Amino acid sequence: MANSLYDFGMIGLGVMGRNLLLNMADHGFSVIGFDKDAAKNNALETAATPGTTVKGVSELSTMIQLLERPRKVMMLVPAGQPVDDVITSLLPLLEPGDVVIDGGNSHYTDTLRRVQQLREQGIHFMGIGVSGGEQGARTGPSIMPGGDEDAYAKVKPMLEAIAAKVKGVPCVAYLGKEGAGHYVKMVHNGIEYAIMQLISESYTLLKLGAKLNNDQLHEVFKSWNLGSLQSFLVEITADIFLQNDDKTDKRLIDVISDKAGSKGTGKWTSQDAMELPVAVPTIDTAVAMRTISGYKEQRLEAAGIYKAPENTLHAPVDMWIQQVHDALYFATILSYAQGLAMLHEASKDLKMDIPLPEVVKVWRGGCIIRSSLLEVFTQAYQQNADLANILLDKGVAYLIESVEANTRSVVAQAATAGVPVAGLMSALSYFDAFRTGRMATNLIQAQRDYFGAHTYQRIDMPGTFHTEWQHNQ
Ligand SMILES: NC(=O)C1=CN([C@@H]2O[C@H](COP(=O)(O)OP(=O)(O)OC[C@H]3O[C@@H](n4cnc5c(N)ncnc54)[C@H](OP(=O)(O)O)[C@@H]3O)[C@@H](O)[C@H]2O)C=CC1
Ligand SMILES: O=C(CO)[C@H](O)[C@H](O)COP(=O)(O)O
Repeated sequence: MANSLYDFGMIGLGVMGRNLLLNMADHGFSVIGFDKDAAKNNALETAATPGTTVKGVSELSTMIQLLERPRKVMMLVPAGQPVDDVITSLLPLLEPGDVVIDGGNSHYTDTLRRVQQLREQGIHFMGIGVSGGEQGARTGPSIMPGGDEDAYAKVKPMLEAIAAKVKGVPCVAYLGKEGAGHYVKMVHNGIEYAIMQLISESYTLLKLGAKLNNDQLHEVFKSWNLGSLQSFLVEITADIFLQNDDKTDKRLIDVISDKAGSKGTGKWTSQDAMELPVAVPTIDTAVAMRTISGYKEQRLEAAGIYKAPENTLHAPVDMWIQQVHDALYFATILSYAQGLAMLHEASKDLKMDIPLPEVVKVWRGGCIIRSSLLEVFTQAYQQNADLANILLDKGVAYLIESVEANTRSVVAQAATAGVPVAGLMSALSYFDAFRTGRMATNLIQAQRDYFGAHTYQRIDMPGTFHTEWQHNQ
């Protein structure tokens, strides 16, 4: 490779950058990576498949000089200031027509700003969401590109080669203008938060209601993964229960602290949903539950003050497992429904032209929220590409109706027994509000007009009305 130029460059050779670059090399592309840390450059070259062309360098200018023109460079560095720092270092080294990709979890508004900034210099900037974690990056992630369509054409062959494949179709497609790729990835992560919360609630319900040990929990989740709940998150959950702790004779799950971390993409989804506005209460709840998990000391103090209700979860084991299965299935569909409805609204409101039929296809493989349900949603969007909410699809309605009664039963029993299942409850409440033709919000309108002359509309005639309410009679 002494006199040849490389097809693709990567900045940041951490978990994602290293593995994505090795994936590209395995598909016949010659690749070069830059990291300030020489050890990471060596690790990249050592991990390369024999016969592939992979180089690591410690100088950014060296990497840029060694790239085929127009240059195609991706960065996989932490979101925020590091992305701007990389852009500042890159700009003097690039030429008009070069393509710069941010493959990290950046906020889409930052991506919009960077698209403008680089456009002024004739450089294409693309925000591309990548999902699948370490393993996915190495063997086939789900890829969510947005931005300049001409720039996408330049990297499309490479992205299609490295993406996960479902029925031979690559899990990558052009997902809309400017910040659309990062917007779709943000909502993907919001749905990820919701489903993870729901699975953790199901775990509690199985432990308390059926007294399952870790081996039994493994068996239940393993069998669920063979049926309608088939998904990456259910699959890894089954594995987790079998992992032994290497420091004690316990299972690892039983010694992990219940304080849950987060890097912010779930919170962004909730914040942006409020801005639109679109209701995503199960995602909001999942974010809130991670926050409450951090109140460890207060929770321990409160546990000493408030007596827990008696554990009244005593259904026959097989029946309880089926009921919890159905509740998880119901609420998982509701989580996708909320996230997809948000994308539908954002696509119009933010003028990003996000093609929802393509989004659900891209999520079928490689990503953290991949599941057999994505096939159902793909069919729903084949019927109606502009579906505002997948709950309005007849096929989805049939699935919901089949598990609705068991969901109500589980939520009611959990409430009586004092088991925290806010994710399941929020999904059921969203559903009940969504399927209600006349909500009680007429009273809210009356109150607003009473105290603030905010006006209201009537059901029997057009127009806007205000009433001089008879105060405190
Ligand atoms: N891990 C995951 O499962 C997923 C992560 N992502 C996203 O991908 C991005 C990268 O994540 P990940 O690979 O896990 O992170 P890592 O921390 O493993 O790697 C980040 C890399 O960026 C480098 N870096 C940091 N700051 C700079 C800078 N200013 N200039 C140049 N290089 C810099 C680091 O180099 P050094 O350490 O030498 O400073 C490191 O090599 C993030 O946005 C993350 O949210 C997306 C999907 C999944
Ligand atoms: O993007 C991802 C997967 O698609 C990351 O794994 C995800 O961001 C993890 O988020 P958090 O640390 O907030 O749980």
